[in-house]
Amino acid sequence: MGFEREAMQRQALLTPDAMQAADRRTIAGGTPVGTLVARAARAIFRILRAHYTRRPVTILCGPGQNGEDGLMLAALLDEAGWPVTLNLLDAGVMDESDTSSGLMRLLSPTGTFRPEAGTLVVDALFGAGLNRPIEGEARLLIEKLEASDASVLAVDLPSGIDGRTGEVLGAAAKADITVSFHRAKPGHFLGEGRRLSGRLFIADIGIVPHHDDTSALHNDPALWKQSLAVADGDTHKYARGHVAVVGGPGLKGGAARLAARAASVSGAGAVTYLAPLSGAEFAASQFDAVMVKPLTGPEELRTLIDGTASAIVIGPGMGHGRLASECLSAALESGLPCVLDADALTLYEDTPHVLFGKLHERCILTPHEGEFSRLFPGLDGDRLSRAKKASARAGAMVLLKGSTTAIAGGILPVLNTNGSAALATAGSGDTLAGLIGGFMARGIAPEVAAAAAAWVHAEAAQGAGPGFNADQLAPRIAAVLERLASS
Ligand SMILES: NC(=O)C1=CN([C@@H]2O[C@H](COP(=O)(O)OP(=O)(O)OC[C@H]3O[C@@H](n4cnc5c(N)ncnc54)[C@H](OP(=O)(O)O)[C@@H]3O)[C@@H](O)[C@H]2O)[C@@H](O)CC1
Ligand SMILES: [K+]
Repeated sequence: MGFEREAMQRQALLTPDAMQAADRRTIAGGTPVGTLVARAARAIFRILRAHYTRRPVTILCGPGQNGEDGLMLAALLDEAGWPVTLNLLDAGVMDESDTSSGLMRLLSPTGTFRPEAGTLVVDALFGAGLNRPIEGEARLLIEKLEASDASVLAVDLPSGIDGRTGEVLGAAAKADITVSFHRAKPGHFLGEGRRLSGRLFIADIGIVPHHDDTSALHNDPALWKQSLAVADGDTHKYARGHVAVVGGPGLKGGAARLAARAASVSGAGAVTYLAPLSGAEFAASQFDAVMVKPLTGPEELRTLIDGTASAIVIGPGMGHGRLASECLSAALESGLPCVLDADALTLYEDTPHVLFGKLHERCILTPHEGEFSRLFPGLDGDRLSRAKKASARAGAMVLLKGSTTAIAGGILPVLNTNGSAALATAGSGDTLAGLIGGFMARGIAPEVAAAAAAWVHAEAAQGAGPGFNADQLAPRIAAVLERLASS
């Protein structure tokens, strides 16, 4: 089972170009552009009033339709008795109806813009139509805004953020709230865009959806919750999936044990931890629910593969020796779903093409930034496009970890955005690898397993206090899965 179809439409991320195509399609379908602008302004008005008490509002309007949203909002706020000041970058944005509606009296020269604490500034300078770095007068306004203590509400995107990549073009001011339309844009979650967008609201303004528009999916349980349901009734442990976790020698075993613990709470029926004797003996003293087998060569792993293993997690704490590379080859030759993390990614960092030659479509590589840049040198751009290029190069799925995690190689790339600083802790990535392996062992498709695990893993760290560490993740993952199952 793949992602849930209807949810895919709702969770679509649209680049500004795709958004403009959707806009044109909707207009061609009979909705006048003025109606869309009016709906957009009413949506902003509603969200603005829900979050701010009446206070002075300055609206910065740019030369395009983003500015028109701002003008229309000015009229609504003015009518509702809010004190509004309008700063226009280009007076040409006003047409006859604006001048006759009395908006003229709200105008103030841009040179007088002095954002103050306790006031609200609406940033409607540029949105989807931004096509070059911001300079001159517009940049001055944004820099003043960025340096101020005023509250900021951005229309569509903080002006200066590239909606496709999240990159800052010239300058951009941090918004407390961003109101965008129809669907979120990748730039709301990538690069600086995530921090600068603040709290994101997406308003429905009656744009006609079309699957061709989707460039990526915004991860959400709606996409895969059904796939996580555990079958009721007659079953036995191996039918529910059996994860083989390949660990390393004695003192390095912690990472793989964390992976095994995560696999064991994933809903899979069984987990076997394989490690050289020193690591296996210690692991046996640590585990109750996880089976432990000593590893003297790749044969023990092959026996498990020929037996009941249904997925393999390999790399955390594994080391770089001959045994490690033989086990990695055995794992990949098996054709079983396979998660490669940590040492499995660095074993071949000098000859990545050798590794890529062994991978298949049920392999998921889970690098952090450092591992990624060593395994995929020379890839630049935003996180999403780098993950896509890496996946194409490797011929496998790539999950690039970070506060926004990008997953590429499935039917559509996925951005996971519920990550927090709590996850930046030793052992967190090993836990994620184990959870993905557990889901794949259950027969869940790789792209679904990767997306579900990224979300569940990040959700398990929500609300974590300063004493949080990766040892606490597995029980918290179990609790998240229980909540999902009963919701
Ligand atoms: N899509 C929808 O369904 C709906 C969209 N809606 C709204 O429309 C917005 C998109 O409108 P848009 O296409 O007019 O683009 P927008 O962001 O206003 O900017 C274009 C203008 O800026 C200029 N310009 C660009 N870069 C510049 C720079 N660096 N420095 C200086 N100038 C620069 C560019 O000039 P040019 O390149 O032609 O010289 C052009 O004049 C979208 O964000 C949303 O708010 C809603 O109304 C609801 C329905
Ligand atoms: K804007």
